[in-house]
Amino acid sequence: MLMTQMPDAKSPLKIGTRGSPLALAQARETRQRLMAAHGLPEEAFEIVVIKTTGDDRAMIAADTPLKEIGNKGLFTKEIEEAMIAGRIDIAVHSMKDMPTEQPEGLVLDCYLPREDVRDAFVCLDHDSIGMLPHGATVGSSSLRRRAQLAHRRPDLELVEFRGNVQTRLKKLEDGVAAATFLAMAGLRRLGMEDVARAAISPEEMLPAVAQGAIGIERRMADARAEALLDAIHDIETEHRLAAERAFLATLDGSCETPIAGLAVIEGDRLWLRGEILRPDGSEALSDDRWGDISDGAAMGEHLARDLLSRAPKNFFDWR
Ligand SMILES: NCc1[nH]cc(CCC(=O)O)c1CC(=O)O
Repeated sequence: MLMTQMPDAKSPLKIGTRGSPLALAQARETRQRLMAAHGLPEEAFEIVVIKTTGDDRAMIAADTPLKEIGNKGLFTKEIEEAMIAGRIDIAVHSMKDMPTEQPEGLVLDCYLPREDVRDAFVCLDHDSIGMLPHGATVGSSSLRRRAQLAHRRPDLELVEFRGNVQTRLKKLEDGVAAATFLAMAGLRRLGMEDVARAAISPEEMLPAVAQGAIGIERRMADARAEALLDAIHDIETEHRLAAERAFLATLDGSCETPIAGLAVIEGDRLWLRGEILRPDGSEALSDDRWGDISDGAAMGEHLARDLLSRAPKNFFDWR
C-alpha cells in the first residue's frame, strides 16, 4: 500500500462533519474503524465540526419544508468547500442526504457497513400505522414519508415536524401529533433505539434511497486518504447504493422527493425495489427486479425508466 505518510498527532487526518449529535456519532464511528483497521491511536485523527447552511435554522422558519429551502447540497456545501481548501481531509456523510454527483476534484467511494435501513414508527399510544385511530395527526417533514402515509391512510392528518429526537418526543407528549417517523439507523447510532415503538418493514414503507448508509468523501488527489479509507470500505454497501442511487439519479430526485428505493444482496444476486409517489399520496408506482450483483447501476436506471414510462403525464408536477 502506497501511502505518503501515516497520520499521527503532528499530521492528523482531519475528519470533517456537521455538529449534530448524529453527525458526530457517525464521525466517531469512522475514526474508530480507521484506528482499528490501521492500528493507529486516536490522536492520528482530528474531528473538525463545520456549520452548514442546513444547520443554520435561525434563517429558516421552523415550519418551512426542507425541500423549499433548496435541498440539494444544503448540508454539504460548506463541508466540501473546506475539503477543497484543505481545512479537512475527509468528510463523513449520511448518504441519504447526498446529491448524486460530487463537485470536481472530490470523490465519494468509501462506504461503511450499512445500518438498519428501516423507518422507525415513533408513537406513544399505538404499535403500528394500521392501529392509528381514524383521522389521527402524524408529524413528518419528509415528502417521501408523507406521501407513503397519505397513500396508505388518506384519513390521517399530516403536519410538518422537525427537530432533534427530544424535540419530536416532546411534541408527541404535548399532543401536537400522535405519531412520527425517524430512521432506525439514526436512532441506533445514537443509542436511542428505545424511542422506536416499532421498526416498519420495507414491504410496508419502502425506505429512502441510501437510508442507513454512511459515505466518506475525499479529495481525488489525496493518496493518503485514499489508502486509509480503502481498508474500511464495505463492498456490499457499494453495490446496493450503486443500484439505489442510479434509480434516484435517473428520476432526478433527492431525499426530499417522494421517491423510495432499496437494494438487497442475496448470494451473488442483487434485488432492487423502487417506488415513486404523487406528493399527495393519491398514486404510487412501484416495481422490483433481480440482477447481477455488479449490475446495480444499470438496474437502477432501467427500473426508473420503467416507472417513468408508466407514470401519467402530470405525475411529476411537483418538480
Ligand atoms: N434527512 C435527514 C436524515 N438523514 C439521515 C438520517 C438518519 C440516518 C440515515 O438514514 O442514515 C436522517 C434523519 C431521519 O430520517 O430520521
